Amino acid sequence: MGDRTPPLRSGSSKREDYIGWNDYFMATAFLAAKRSKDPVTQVGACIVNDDKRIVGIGYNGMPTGCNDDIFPWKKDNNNILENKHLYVCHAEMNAILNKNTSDVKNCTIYVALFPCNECAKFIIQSGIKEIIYMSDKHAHKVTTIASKKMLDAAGVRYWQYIPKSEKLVIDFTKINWNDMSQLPTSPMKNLELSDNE
Ligand SMILES: O=c1[nH]c(=O)n([C@H]2C[C@H](O)[C@@H](COP(=O)(O)O)O2)cc1CO
Ligand SMILES: [Zn+2]
Repeated sequence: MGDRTPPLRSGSSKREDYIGWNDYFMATAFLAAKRSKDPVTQVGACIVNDDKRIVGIGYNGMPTGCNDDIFPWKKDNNNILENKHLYVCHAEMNAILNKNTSDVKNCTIYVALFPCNECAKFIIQSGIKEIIYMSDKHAHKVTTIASKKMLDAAGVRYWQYIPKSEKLVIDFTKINWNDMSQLPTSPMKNLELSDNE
């Protein structure tokens, strides 16, 4: 019986170019990356639970209390102690530690870059079950190879995300446009009419 019931049709015409969930969460990770002070590589991560709720966001940065105007951002300094890699907290680690739920078990993490071996350990230990990443540009590095070795052993799924379009633009001024109200079929126009009736 249920199979023959025609799909419900609403009178409104829904906007069709809204972004999908994967674009939304990956874009959130990329937006977080914009907070990073790293002059070379900005990474963001966004953790999402089964209900499609964001439960953690992070980006790469110096640990709390370690002044990012004083700690080094260079990576080729002869003085080993003056290189950022010794200090920077990675985006994935920060996203996990920033969680706003008791745990992130069975969650999915959206990341700009494939997680390194240290982040893979955090991901595995926190119970995250899926990684959706944008770039695997360090695939040849031992840190990535070791990462995949651990993720495979632990049964954490990972796959590369191909976004629908290369760019997603946020225009803060758009909210002030009133094009919609000028369209004869726009919901705002309809609202005005029905208010007048
Ligand atoms: O998964 C990651 N997450 C993450 O936050 N990072 C950060 C650490 C550094 O601040 C920066 C990498 O620096 P660089 O590309 O200059 O080596 O990205 C790097 C990776 C990949 O190694
Ligand atoms: Zn890492």
